[in-house]
Amino acid sequence: MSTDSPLIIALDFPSLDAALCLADRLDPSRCRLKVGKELFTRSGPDVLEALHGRGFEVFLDLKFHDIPNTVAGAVQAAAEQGVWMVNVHAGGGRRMMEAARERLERHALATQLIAVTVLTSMEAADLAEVGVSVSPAEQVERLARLAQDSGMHGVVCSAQESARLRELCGEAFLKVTPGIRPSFAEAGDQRRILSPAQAMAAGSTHLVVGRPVTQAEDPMAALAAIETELADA
Ligand SMILES: O=c1ccn([C@@H]2O[C@H](COP(=O)(O)O)[C@@H](O)[C@H]2O)c(=O)[nH]1
Repeated sequence: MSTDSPLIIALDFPSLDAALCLADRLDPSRCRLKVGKELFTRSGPDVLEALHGRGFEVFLDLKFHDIPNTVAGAVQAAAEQGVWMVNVHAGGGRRMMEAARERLERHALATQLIAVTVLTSMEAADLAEVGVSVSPAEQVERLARLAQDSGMHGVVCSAQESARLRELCGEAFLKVTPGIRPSFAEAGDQRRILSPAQAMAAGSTHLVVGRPVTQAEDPMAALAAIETELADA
């Protein structure tokens, strides 16, 4: 089932059972689901089959980063399992991203392919330690331009950068933004955060929300509160 909702709920759980327990309380007309490294490493492709069987569109967030041939093969494998979206690290460079996009096109696979710019858990000091001396915003711009030139459908960035990327890359270029924190949630390890309403106003096309929903005492009430915030904005 396809949905108009911008919400993507991150199923960061240590077992397939725990992930499906939450998925069974969610409605595929109200959100998409994200499967990341922890859950996929535990459950493998079974989780994709289970979520697709329940009618959800799935973002497989494995952030591939390797030589072009390896990443192209991994992206093809993900797309052939029917995922709605998959991602690579923009830091893997132009040839890697182009190889991934070309592989999807060669096999007529319609999966959305996006590139991670700068992780939302990183701030300027973290970038400096890995040898990047510009601000997160500048590095995101650089990588988003490269990702667009390399044929990506969009990027993962923080919502703090969405407005600038809307100007730079256009409305249609996807801005998938984790680091979403409603007023009732803690930042945790995230650094570049915005609320759901602020993120949409800034031009995010999709909002990735994990712990504020999955770790809430009442996950359904937390999701409903986010939907109300978006509807009222
Ligand atoms: O830059 C990035 C890229 C990916 N993520 C992922 O999004 C969710 C966010 O979860 P929260 O619990 O809402 O913080 C998580 O799966 C990350 O792996 C990200 O946060 N930042």
